[in-house]
Amino acid sequence: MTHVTIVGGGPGGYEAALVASRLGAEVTLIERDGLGGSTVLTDCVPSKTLIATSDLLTEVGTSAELGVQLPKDVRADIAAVNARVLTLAQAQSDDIAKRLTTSNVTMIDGTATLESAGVVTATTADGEVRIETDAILLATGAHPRVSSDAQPDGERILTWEQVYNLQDLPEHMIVVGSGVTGAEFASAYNGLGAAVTLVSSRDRVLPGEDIDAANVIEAVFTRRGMTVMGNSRMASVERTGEGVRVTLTDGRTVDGSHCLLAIGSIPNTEGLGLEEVGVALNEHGFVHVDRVSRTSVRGIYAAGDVTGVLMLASVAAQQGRIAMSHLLGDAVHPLDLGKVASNVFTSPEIATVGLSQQQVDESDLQIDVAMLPLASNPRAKMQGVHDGFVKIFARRGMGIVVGGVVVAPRASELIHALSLAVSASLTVDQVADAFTVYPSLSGSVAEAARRLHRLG
Ligand SMILES: Cc1cc2nc3c(=O)[nH]c(=O)nc-3n(C[C@H](O)[C@H](O)[C@H](O)COP(=O)(O)OP(=O)(O)OC[C@H]3O[C@@H](n4cnc5c(N)ncnc54)[C@H](O)[C@@H]3O)c2cc1C
Ligand SMILES: NC(=O)c1ccc[n+]([C@@H]2O[C@H](COP(=O)([O-])OP(=O)(O)OC[C@H]3O[C@@H](n4cnc5c(N)ncnc54)[C@H](O)[C@@H]3O)[C@@H](O)[C@H]2O)c1
Repeated sequence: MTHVTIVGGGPGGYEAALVASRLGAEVTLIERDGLGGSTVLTDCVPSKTLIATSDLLTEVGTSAELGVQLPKDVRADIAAVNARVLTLAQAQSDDIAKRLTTSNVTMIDGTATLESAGVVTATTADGEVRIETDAILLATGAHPRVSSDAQPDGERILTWEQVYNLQDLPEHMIVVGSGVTGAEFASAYNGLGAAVTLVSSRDRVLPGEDIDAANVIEAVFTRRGMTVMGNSRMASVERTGEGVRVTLTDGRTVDGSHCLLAIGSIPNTEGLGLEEVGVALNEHGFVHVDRVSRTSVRGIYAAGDVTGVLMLASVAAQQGRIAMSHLLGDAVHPLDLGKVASNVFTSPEIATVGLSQQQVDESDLQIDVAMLPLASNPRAKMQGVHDGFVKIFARRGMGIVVGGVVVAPRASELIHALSLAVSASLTVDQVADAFTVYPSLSGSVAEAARRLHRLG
């Protein structure tokens, strides 16, 4: 029986453990902080739970338009919200532990180091455990990047892992970094009723996202009272008695009550023994892998954020599953990033799948694009939804759908039709021909597809 040792219990690690066990391997999983990893305990699950409350309050804010008068001081009890966030995260971690137990995975609560490609050591509360193994999967994730001039104190200068200890809503949250993490937290605290300043080093928010989508989000942020500072790079953050001061590289300062650092992630490679074993890192310090998750050392695989491939829970899980299928001789489909669906949980959300506008603009492919604002959608009007659009990219000729963007409330759900189209290489006509409910926001997905119909 093949023995595989998995380091890290996030989606990259635990999904791999479940697949490996199903394929007949003996599986040991070493995790130092808690099953579910950062995904469940500090990153994805907690932030989306916080955003659920923020979304509710944002919706309440539109009640007058729909004819409902609510008291002006409807607000969240942050201590209760954060307690709920942490309880839900722990419950999900416990569920994962149960699934792994049922699948006969041996779990070790400890910190792993590689001795060689065939030996892993786990340092636990009871001492060291030496594990001889046939293969290793590294799924150690990443941690928040901080700067020596902006040291988190867990009280007012915070990483995204620390915000759930707050007992009160920050009066004025300064979010540094306008990538997906920064934009989501800026949106969340704005929705919860805090004053928010978003410090963006680039000329626009969400530099990695569809430019039309980012423009909608920036316009909504500004309309809802957020201060968005473009071309503004944080140099330092310091405590000022009852608040914080962020100093920018051009000397300007911003004062607030709290500061959240969302300036990227660092892969968890330190102390793993990778250099000694010969596992190659890329120029950004991530573990180099191929499309079936192999590292430079035979028998050692890697999955998830530690590889820096596309830092999403879904991609981490897929890389982990692919690694185990490859190791254990099951059919392998190499990772295909061209079909990944993802979502930015701002209000409204931005969901994307397949080719992006930037890839379309830079490629030689002949692509037709249709973009339809939601404002003309009957359901959107009924629900008081004013912002958002549906965009579809299709190959000229056959009309095969190769990508799409939806900006809307719950875009994460609406994108599935386009994700299915991209995954199954459906044509715009097939998407347009499928019935949609009247009235519904998904009617705009079909209508955008219809606009790409060409006379045969
Ligand atoms: C704020 C935020 C929100 C996000 N929201 C989403 C989202 O909505 N959707 C989405 O798809 N993605 C989201 N992401 C990205 C997603 O969280 C990551 O892509 C995902 O966590 C990667 O999973 P992983 O298994 O690689 O690592 P992790 O989930 O980080 O797990 C790695 C685990 O390895 C453990 N570990 C590390 N070193 C060792 C060692 N030496 N020994 C033992 N254990 C070790 C760590 O303790 C950790 O538990 C978000 C990220 C952030 C920062
Ligand atoms: N909903 C989701 O799926 C979700 C949510 C959060 C994060 N993630 C993933 O995690 C990964 C990391 O995203 P992220 O937003 O944490 O990091 P990021 O690296 O994408 O963004 C960090 C931003 O901070 C800026 N920055 C760095 N130093 C700065 C400074 N001194 N002053 C001002 N700005 C500064 C950078 O220019 C960059 O735009 C992404 O791949 C993302 O997709 C996904």
